[in-house]
Amino acid sequence: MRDVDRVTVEEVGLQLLSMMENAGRNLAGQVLRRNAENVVIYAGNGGNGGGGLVAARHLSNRDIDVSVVLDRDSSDLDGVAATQHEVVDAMNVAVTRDPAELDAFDAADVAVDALVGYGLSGSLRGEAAELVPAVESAETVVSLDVPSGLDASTGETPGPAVTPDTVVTLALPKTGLKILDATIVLADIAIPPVVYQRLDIPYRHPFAGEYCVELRGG
Ligand SMILES: NC(=O)C1=CN([C@@H]2O[C@H](COP(=O)(O)OP(=O)(O)OC[C@H]3O[C@@H](n4cnc5c(N)ncnc54)[C@H](O)[C@@H]3O)[C@@H](O)[C@H]2O)[C@@H](O)CC1
Ligand SMILES: [K+]
Repeated sequence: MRDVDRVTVEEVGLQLLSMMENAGRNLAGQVLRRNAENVVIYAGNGGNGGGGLVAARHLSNRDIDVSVVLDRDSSDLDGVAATQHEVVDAMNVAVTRDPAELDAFDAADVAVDALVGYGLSGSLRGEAAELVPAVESAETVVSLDVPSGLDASTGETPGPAVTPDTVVTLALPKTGLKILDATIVLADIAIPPVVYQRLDIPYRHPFAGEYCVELRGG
């Protein structure tokens, strides 16, 4: 997946922010399907957190009561996560580090887990690890790409990890998801077939007339 992302950006010229927009919009679409009224997005400082923040924007645009919990101070975000945070902040979406501060916390019917994706290194640590119980306290937990704390390749959880009801995984299903009981939804982030050809990955798109397809029920 890292190679797919690299070839898409460096050789084909599709920007990371475009793929992230597709990721976050598809994620928001999956949340909207659950008729959620009150959503808390847990976001970290990488591509995964950036996708979560895009979803926060789309949900807020649809009048969903959405709040964001970050695993660090917003001034410590950088790159794409900082860019996406700037937008939701300008929209007056509530952003905090402490879920207990949120009026909406107890009422959250969906928690979106966008703390860490395939960039996990070692055991989930620090504030991201401490937020796992808060994420899991929501009625429904939707993880972006892979559950935070789970190794995307092996499925191993060397430390704390989120146990989601649904995973919205991007472009290709990650091998580590095989061990989960969760519903797995594959979302199209608009990677062109030429990328898979260049990497010798046999690929035929599975999306038919949709942008998301359920690969496996929970
Ligand atoms: N790279 C791409 O082209 C795209 C990536 N996307 C998303 O971005 C993710 C990959 O992005 P990144 O490579 O930035 O990585 P991630 O966002 O998966 O992870 C990096 C973040 O996790 C933290 N982290 C890593 N190990 C940790 C640990 N053990 N404990 C606590 N925090 C830890 C890092 O400090 C950093 O904040 C994918 O899973 C996917 O969700 C999508 O947004 C769209 C396109
Ligand atoms: K995640």
